[in-house]
Amino acid sequence: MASLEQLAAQLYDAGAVQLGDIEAMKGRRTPIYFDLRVVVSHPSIMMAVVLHLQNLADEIEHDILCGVPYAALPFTAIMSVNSNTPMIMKRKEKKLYASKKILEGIFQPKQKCLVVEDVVTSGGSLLETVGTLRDEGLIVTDAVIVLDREQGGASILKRNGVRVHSLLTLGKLVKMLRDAGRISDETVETVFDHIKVSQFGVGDNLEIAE
Ligand SMILES: O=C(O)c1cc(=O)[nH]c(=O)n1[C@@H]1O[C@H](COP(=O)(O)O)[C@@H](O)[C@H]1O
Repeated sequence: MASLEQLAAQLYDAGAVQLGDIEAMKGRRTPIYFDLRVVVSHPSIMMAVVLHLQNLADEIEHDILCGVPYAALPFTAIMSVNSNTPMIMKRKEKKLYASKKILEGIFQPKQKCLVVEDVVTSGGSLLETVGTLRDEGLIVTDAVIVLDREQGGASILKRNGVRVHSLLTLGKLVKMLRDAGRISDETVETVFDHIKVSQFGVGDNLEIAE
């Protein structure tokens, strides 16, 4: 299996790391954007990401998997098949006809559901999925993710009862890319400055209603 350092360089070479003044979700600006959607075009990188996520998942007790739509869905599907663990899928919007479901797949209340996500910035996307899963009676205490951008999302999730287990943090990723000769010291510094000044926390209203 590729080491995390090798995987970081492979992701960079596949175009998963964009540098510049980039618009992220909700109009946020960032000097670095990690786009895991490109991985569907690189099966060997896909498999490496999945094997690393699976290593994290193996340490966490769970009955069922759920990926946050859409980027995490291919990873979750492969983890499900590899580990023979059923998965469910959350729809972005509730189906308005036939079953009218928000979750696709079979599950039972009180089953332990492990959430899979690509990137956590504020934690908002992951929290939304956790809220839906809990509303449907599932128990959610942990999430495995590829990248924690270290902007406060993991603490917000912890406050909402979700432990985040990440393959990479943004700080580690940029250092690995610098050591692999992909990015400059200056870019590493810019990213660290960005992390410092772009924190989410109390006041950002990222809580699940009781
Ligand atoms: O918009 C982002 O902050 C973001 C940054 C990044 O480097 N990569 C990335 O994929 N994102 C998107 O932001 C989401 C996570 O942001 P939060 O919901 O704030 O945690 C991810 O699911 C992506 O849609």
